[in-house]
Amino acid sequence: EVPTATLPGWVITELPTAIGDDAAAITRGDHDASFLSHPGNAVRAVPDAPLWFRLRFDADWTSSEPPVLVVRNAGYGHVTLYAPPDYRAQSLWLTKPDPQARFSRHAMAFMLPAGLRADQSLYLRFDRVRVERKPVVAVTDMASYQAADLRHVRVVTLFSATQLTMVLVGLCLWLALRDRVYALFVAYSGLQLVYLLLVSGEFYDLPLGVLPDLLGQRASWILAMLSATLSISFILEFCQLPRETPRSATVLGAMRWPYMVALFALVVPVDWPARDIAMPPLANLMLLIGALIATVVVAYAALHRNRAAMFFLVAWMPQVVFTALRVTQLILHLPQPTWLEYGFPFTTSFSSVIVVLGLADATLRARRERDVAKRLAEYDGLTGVLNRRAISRCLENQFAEATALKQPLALLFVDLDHFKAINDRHGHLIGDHCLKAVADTLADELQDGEYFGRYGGEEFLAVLPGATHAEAIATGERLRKRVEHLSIETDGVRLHLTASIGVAGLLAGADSPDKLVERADAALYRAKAEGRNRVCTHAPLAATGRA
Ligand SMILES: Nc1nc2c(ncn2[C@@H]2O[C@H](COP(=O)(O)OP(=O)(O)OP(=O)(O)O)[C@@H](O)[C@H]2O)c(=O)[nH]1
Repeated sequence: EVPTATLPGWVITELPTAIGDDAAAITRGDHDASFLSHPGNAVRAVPDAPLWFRLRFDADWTSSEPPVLVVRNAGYGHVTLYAPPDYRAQSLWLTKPDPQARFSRHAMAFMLPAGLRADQSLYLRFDRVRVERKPVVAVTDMASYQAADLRHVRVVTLFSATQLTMVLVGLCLWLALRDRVYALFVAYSGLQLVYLLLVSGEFYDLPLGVLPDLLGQRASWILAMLSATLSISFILEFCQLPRETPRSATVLGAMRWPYMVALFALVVPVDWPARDIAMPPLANLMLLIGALIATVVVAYAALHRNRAAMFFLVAWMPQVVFTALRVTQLILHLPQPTWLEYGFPFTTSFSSVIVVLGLADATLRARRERDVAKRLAEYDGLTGVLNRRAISRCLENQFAEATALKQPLALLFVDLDHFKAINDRHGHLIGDHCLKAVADTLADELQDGEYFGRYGGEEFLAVLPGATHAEAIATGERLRKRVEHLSIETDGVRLHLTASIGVAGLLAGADSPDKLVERADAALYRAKAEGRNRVCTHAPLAATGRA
């Protein structure tokens, strides 16, 4: 707030509109007698009718700091000051680019001459000042004004920078992940940022500052409607409402229509004075209703354990509360306290931070689900070793590499002996336990770079890249012995198993992974036929000694 406490008193008087608008005559003092006393320092404003005020101090200005005349809440109004000694017109707009700006856009501030005397008048002409805004005129000294202005700039910078950071984070996530939900976040939060800068006035001094000026006061309403429409699309997508709570999603989705109708009414290039008067309260009311519906819908989804909805609720609640307070203040034409003024940028940037956290949380969950799905797709649910598809793919890859590099490759086909008897005697659960124990043991016995998987039932494959015939047989023997010496204790029963193993290696000429499996299977058949609990190689291979 602009400090006024230590200043001399001053009197503001208003010129009846009937006197006219002749600036030269008024500032010469011709109509000084017609100025009527004015209660308080709030300016009565009528759209499109210029109003004249006269200001006088009740004592000379003695401070070495020059006085500053501050006009706040003039919105899109245009204020012109005529001050001594020359009564030259000095105009200020908050909502137009100002290349000579000396202060922030927090208020219109005019520097007055340092030695202003009590008998000198100041004249102020207000143009297009909106009634419900209640512009406030104050006088302060330069040092106090600059200190207050700097505080304001710090606050606006902090909130805008936070919002900008969140928009950039969203943009990076969108570029990396290409998910529509990030694009919607960037769109609505980016528009909120522009809106923040527009209502604080700072946007007008940015490179594109002339653009909103072309649309006048409609610019901020267009932004608000567009951002509200996109934020509903974002909520629907982020909380996955159409899937989780379809009926309330339809209700919330329908709220976008009135916003779009309002948007259309705002952008049609027709001069329609009623629109400028009707739009602020109407748009405020629509935004409030939309915010309340969104809150109810998201709260309902959160009650149904929708995690994204919980995040959004936390992000959204402070903003809804402040929007409600701000709209109430505007509708009741109350003055705006400082905490309410900064409540909007604070809750907006707070909301963006929480939503970005929610987006990160959703990304993390999606990654975990993908990892679980990948595990389920590649690993056998019972034994935890590679499943048939994964070990077959692994064999294909190793086969292609070995063929290309002309290196050996061996395959072991492992099958437990008389496993049916274990199941029949001890039951399927104990059978399962045995399968897991054997798979753990064999996978543990193999070395890095060797692959082990369950081919089906009680059959396993081991892929041994680079293994020669002798090495493959030695590995097969090791595996066979590990199974033979394995003592599985379950439910008080101690079980011993054996395994038969078939060994096959690459053959020169036309070969394939399937043929390799076939040969390993044939070798396994031999091992079974020759009495089980043994390692056999495929016949031609045994003869040539290759693997
Ligand atoms: N517990 C359990 N048993 C399984 C599973 N998959 C296959 N089996 C059983 O494994 C047994 C395989 O039996 P067979 O193919 O007749 O062979 P075997 O009894 O091991 O005899 P040989 O292989 O000739 O030594 C069947 O009883 C299947 O029900 C499984 O996931 N869990």
